[in-house]
Amino acid sequence: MSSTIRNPILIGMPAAGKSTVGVLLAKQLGVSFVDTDILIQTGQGCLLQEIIAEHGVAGFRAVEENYLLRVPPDCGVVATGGSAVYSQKAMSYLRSLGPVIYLCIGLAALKERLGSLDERGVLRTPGQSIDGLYAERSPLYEKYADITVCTDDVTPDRVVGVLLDQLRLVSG
Ligand SMILES: Nc1ncnc2c1ncn2[C@@H]1O[C@H](COP(=O)(O)OP(=O)(O)O)[C@@H](O)[C@H]1O
Ligand SMILES: O=C(O)C1=C[C@@H](OP(=O)(O)O)[C@@H](O)[C@H](O)C1
Ligand SMILES: [Mg+2]
Repeated sequence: MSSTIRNPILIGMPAAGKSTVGVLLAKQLGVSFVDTDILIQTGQGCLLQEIIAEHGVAGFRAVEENYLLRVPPDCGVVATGGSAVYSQKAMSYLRSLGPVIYLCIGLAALKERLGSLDERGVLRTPGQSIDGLYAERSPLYEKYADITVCTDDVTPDRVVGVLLDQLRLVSG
C-alpha cells in the first residue's frame, strides 16, 4: 500500500456510492479492491437477488456474514453491501482490518439515486418503505463509522478527495 492507510472499509445505504467510490479510492491508493457483493455472487455462483429469493432476508444475511468474515486481511479497499451492518460479528472483524468509512446520503438524494428497492435487491421487511429502512439503518452506520463522508451533491471523484484527506488525518 502506498501509505500507512490500511484496508478502508466502506459502509452505507444502497446507492450511497460504496462500489463506485471504492474502486476509485483503491486506484488512488495503489491497492486492491474487493466488493463483497461480487465475492458473494462469484462464491455462490448466482446473483444476490436469486439468493434473497431462495433463502429470504435472514438467509441472505447469514450468507453475507459468512463472506464478510472471510475477507482477507490485506485486501485493500473493501466496498460492503448496505446490509453488512446487520452483523455485529462481521463488523467487528472488518473494523479489525482497517478504518470504517460511512458514506452517508440524505434521504431526498437517496430516493433520487436509488430507484426501485426490489430491483436492487435491497433487504427489508415486507412493505418497509425507504424512510423506514433509512431510520432503521442510519444508527447502525453511525455506530460503526470511524469516518463519515457525505455524498449528496458531491461527485465520486470529490468524495475520494475528501476521503483521502480524512484517512491521512486518522492514519497520521
Ligand atoms: N457521489 C455520487 N454522485 C452521484 N451519483 C453517484 C455518486 N456515487 C455513486 N453514484 C451513482 O449511484 C449509483 C449507485 O452507486 P453504487 O456505487 O453502486 O452504490 P452502492 O455500492 O453504495 O450501492 C450508481 O448509478 C452510481 O453511478
Ligand atoms: O442494502 C441492502 O440491503 C443490500 C445492498 C446491496 O449492496 P449495495 O449497498 O452495494 O447496493 C446488496 O448487498 C444486497 O442487494 C443488499
Ligand atoms: Mg455496491
